[in-house]
Amino acid sequence: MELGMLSGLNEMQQLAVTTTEGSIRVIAGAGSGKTRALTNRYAYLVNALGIEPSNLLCVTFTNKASQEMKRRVKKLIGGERDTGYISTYHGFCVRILREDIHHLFYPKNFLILDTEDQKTILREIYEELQLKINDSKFNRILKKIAEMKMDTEYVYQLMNRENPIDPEKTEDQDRKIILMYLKKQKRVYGLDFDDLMNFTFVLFKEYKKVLEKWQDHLHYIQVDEFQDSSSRQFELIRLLSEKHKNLFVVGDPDQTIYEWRGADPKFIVHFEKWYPDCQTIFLNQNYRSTPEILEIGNSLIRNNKLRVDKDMFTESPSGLKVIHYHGKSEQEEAKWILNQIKHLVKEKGSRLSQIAILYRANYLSRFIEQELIHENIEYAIFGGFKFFERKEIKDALALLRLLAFGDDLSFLRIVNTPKRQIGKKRIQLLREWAEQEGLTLYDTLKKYAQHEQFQRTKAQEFVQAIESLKVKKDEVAVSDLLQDVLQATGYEALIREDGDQDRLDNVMELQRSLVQYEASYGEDLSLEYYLQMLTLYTENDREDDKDSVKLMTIHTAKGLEYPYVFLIGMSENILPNERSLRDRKEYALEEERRLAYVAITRAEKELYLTESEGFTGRGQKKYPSRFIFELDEERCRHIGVMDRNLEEEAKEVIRVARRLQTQPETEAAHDEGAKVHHPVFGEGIIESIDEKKQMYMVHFETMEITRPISWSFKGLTKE
Ligand SMILES: Nc1ncnc2c1ncn2[C@@H]1O[C@H](COP(=O)(O)OP(=O)(O)OP(=O)(O)O)[C@@H](O)[C@H]1O
Ligand SMILES: [Mg+2]
Repeated sequence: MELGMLSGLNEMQQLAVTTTEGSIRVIAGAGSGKTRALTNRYAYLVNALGIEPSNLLCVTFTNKASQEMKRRVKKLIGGERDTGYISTYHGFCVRILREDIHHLFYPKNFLILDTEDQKTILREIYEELQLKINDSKFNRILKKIAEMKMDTEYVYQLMNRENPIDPEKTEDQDRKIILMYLKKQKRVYGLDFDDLMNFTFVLFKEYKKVLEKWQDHLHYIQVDEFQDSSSRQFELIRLLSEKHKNLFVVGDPDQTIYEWRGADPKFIVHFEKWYPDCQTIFLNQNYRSTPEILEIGNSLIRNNKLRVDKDMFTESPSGLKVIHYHGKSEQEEAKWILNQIKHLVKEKGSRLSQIAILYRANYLSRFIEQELIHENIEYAIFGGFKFFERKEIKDALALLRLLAFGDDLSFLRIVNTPKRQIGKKRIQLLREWAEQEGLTLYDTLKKYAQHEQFQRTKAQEFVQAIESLKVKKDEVAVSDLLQDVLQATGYEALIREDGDQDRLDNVMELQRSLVQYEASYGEDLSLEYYLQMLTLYTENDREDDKDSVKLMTIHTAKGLEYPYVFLIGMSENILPNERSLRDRKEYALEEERRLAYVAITRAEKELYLTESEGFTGRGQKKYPSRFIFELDEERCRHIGVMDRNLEEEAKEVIRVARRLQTQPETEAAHDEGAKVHHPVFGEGIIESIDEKKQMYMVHFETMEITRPISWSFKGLTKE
């Protein structure tokens, strides 16, 4: 039996699979079989060691990755086993909180808030304060809220019953909005993505017994894509693995692409700091790509200084050279790609789904999409296609959420769709009554549906429809419930009447995906759990089973592989992006190079790098990316005419940029706490020093401001 899990693995992978006790780290390049080893190790623990899947936590980076892993694991251990602990960090926090959040005085059916929900709450607050509503303000406040949530202090505030949050106490408007937000959030028992982590931490910190229970429970922990774990995520894993100390992590420091969101490769690179007894396993055979693609990737990533070189080899047969295409315009670039795709399909028998088009940022898909539409070629966008953000999908889910949680957010979303004569005035009335009686809006409506104020409305019908479904919500499948609620509330009739086929199709698609989800979930899926998991889904994770070309950003492509890959928009200021160049900081550029490396290493058989002349969205003239010039010339074929001048110009632009970038790092001339003088701001004190950005934070006393001042600014002198 053991052989089943070990066949198809090389010796080092087998070692990784069979070394089950203690802390183990696997460091290896792209396509070397890390994820495969991790998956098989899971099966080995279950089949050969008899470990229960519920004692085995396996953390993946995206929901998509966890679904894929579940599918593979099930093949190895049998379809009936529960694989619920193969999950993302956030997904696992939901598991924990569902079981134990009552300690924090929250119900287990808490609501998970996505960005849309957060904005709905803000909109309400702005209305109450009679402030003008605009999206950029929302984003600024949301950023502030996220900053506050870097710390867990606010969780204690939320839980404090004696001294509840009181927005009235503050004069500062932003602060007031934030406190109102927290209050409203609490009122619907809503947790956003940051809260999921924070609540889990507070739970563990305050209730040692709960922590011990989970530590006890998790005999083995495995983490994929470990190079992109943030310090909080690592902290969580460390806490959970403290008792049994069986921790297995795999990653590739060269593929760290989330530093901007707090990922820190030091946890894998210096793993032994935290786990002095750890074993390290290196995998050095690449199974994914042709030697040409592998070498192109290596030649690029070698330009990064902050890395350890890996010695990778492949036994795959030699393939085509990697192609660099240069077009005279974006249209030409798109046309060429389309021709290539048609060629792959016609001449090489490739299926569309074997082809991926990758790019640095979402907006870059547009020019290629136009051409795909023009040529009538099926395509799907991972990431940009925001299925779950569409109005009708949000409405349908709000109906389900109302059944499950009865929360105000969902209620407000659908109470008057279709029209039930419950407009602003009546909502205001409901709000007042709800406040007085300490009820939710829905419960208030239920209580007063017969009240004269609601006589000429359809309140009664609405409440009846919801109540009749609430009774059976635990008995019927969620997919059936969806159908019932859409009919009973007249929502389906509404979109049918509108004759909007797209919206109808979307709702049907939701229904279909639910049926699929139920089938793959195995046991009975509860409505509450489905809704909680769903909010965790990013748009990136939508399954797509049509035969279509896949378009996605490089970030989304992490961990995936495709026989044919096009990396488009390979221009300076796009990849590397403008900010990394403007920052003039080597580490920012290196993250861009790692992104290009991740993109390149997705390819199995053929790789195309394309770019074209013209201007970027910001009006800069486009030049081929410096990364093109860093590739191994022997493995590369250039197509398209780049006139000599352009090439020279490009090289000059890059030379200048590079000179700026490689200026020797300056040292901080002043220490923290030093008194300094600024020609404009006057006297100040250095509050802190940011080594990475090479900046001081200086507080200027007379002007009562704090400003970041660059180390290289010569005007800042000692007092
Ligand atoms: N020992 C092996 N023999 C044959 N094929 C293998 C072997 N190990 C892995 N593979 C195949 O090689 C490909 C790459 O494997 P995998 O996705 O596990 O790599 P990875 O190291 O996780 O890559 P990435 O860093 O991009 O996530 C997959 O198609 C996998 O099935
Ligand atoms: Mg992988």
